[in-house]
Amino acid sequence: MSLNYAFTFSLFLIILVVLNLYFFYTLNGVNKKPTYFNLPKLRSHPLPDVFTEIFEYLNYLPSKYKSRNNKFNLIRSNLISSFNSSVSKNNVWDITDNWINEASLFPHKDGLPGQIIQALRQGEIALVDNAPKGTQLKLLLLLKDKRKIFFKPKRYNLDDIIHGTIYSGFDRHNSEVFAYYLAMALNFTWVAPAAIRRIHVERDVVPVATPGLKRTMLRNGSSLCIYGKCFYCKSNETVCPDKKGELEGAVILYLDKHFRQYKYPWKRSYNTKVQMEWERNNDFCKKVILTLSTRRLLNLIDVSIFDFLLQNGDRHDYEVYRDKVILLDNGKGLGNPTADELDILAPLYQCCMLSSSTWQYLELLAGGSLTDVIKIMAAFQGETLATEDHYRAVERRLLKVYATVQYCIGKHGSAKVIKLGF
Ligand SMILES: Nc1ncnc2c1ncn2[C@@H]1O[C@H](COP(=O)(O)OP(=O)(O)OP(=O)(O)O)[C@@H](O)[C@H]1O
Ligand SMILES: [Mn+2]
Repeated sequence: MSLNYAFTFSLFLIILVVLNLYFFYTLNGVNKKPTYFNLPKLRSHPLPDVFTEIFEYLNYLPSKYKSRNNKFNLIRSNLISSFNSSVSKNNVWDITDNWINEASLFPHKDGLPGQIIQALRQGEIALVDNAPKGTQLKLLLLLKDKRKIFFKPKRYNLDDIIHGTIYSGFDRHNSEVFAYYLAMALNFTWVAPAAIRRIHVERDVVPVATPGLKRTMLRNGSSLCIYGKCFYCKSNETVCPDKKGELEGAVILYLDKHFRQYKYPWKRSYNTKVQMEWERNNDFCKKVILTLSTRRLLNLIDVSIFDFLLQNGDRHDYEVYRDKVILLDNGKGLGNPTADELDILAPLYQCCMLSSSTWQYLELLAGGSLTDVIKIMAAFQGETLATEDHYRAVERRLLKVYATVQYCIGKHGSAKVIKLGF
């Protein structure tokens, strides 16, 4: 009996050892995963259910959102004629200065946008200084006619892809300019005109540079480079002129008016380990609604659509002038044409409301009309603002905006989602 017991016990021990060995073997195997076993990189947070639902709507999107709408033709020709002006009238800045209009922050019709762009690109520079506002390197140009302009220098080529978080990298100068045209095409007229401009460092900058700017310039071989003055400015992160001695950048009309700044409720934490409340709580909008007027909230939802199309995930503060949000600081868009970070649309899918005028307008832009008109408007300046991949990405994202609105309508009904009178 005791022999039998000893035998059973040793068998049990052997099985235990074998099991242990097997366990450790499989544990090791996890680390020795063969390289061909290529799992997609996991997101730091699981995909929210709302994304899955929106993708369902995307799969069954009505065909009208994939074809052009003839009603857009008139808007299209008005936009084209607004930008098709090769001459700049002398008084364009007078008109701009005295512009008081409920429909737009700056003149946006009758060829005036084209003339403003010409004046931004060609106006003679009287003074160049650092613009220490904000975290990114930018210059302040003062034109001979006293016009103030922000200059955000080119840091990347159009086909460079920014990896990392949605807010990674330097500002993209082309994103600022693309954003202006995108806003015009969307009829979001509370935006500052922006254009591509090349300035010759030795000829246009040095003779009129302030002493402060000169102190933030470094000679690198035969080039005179600038590192500027800003929160993130470092002397080893200069911008240098190209072979022609020119610096390319975005020139953005400076709004020399008093405006108020607010925190964007859906701002990010800028720390991948810290989640903001809006990222955890899909009912976040119920809280926001208590603090903002419907008009302001609808305005911010428009901004989120604009940001999503551009993939600007860096909206942290927003400026308000005459009670409307100004689309300023759009340089963090167009970083990666394969990315569609849907959470930029959180204001839309968490609040599930949209102004009826925005919705009507968005529906007109379907089927390629949006990027088609942006390309035409930009072509008047002979500038390419983005690669074809980026243009295609904007169209793909527009379908996702339609799907998100359909998701909201499916959940709450059109009457609750589409806000009439706004
Ligand atoms: N066109 C403009 N006219 C007047 N003020 C402007 C204009 N553009 C930006 N500003 C002001 O300057 C501030 C800094 O500009 P901007 O946000 O573009 O720079 P940034 O370096 O990207 O800053 P941040 O890192 O904070 O985003 C803005 O918050 C705004 O108050
Ligand atoms: Mn910024």
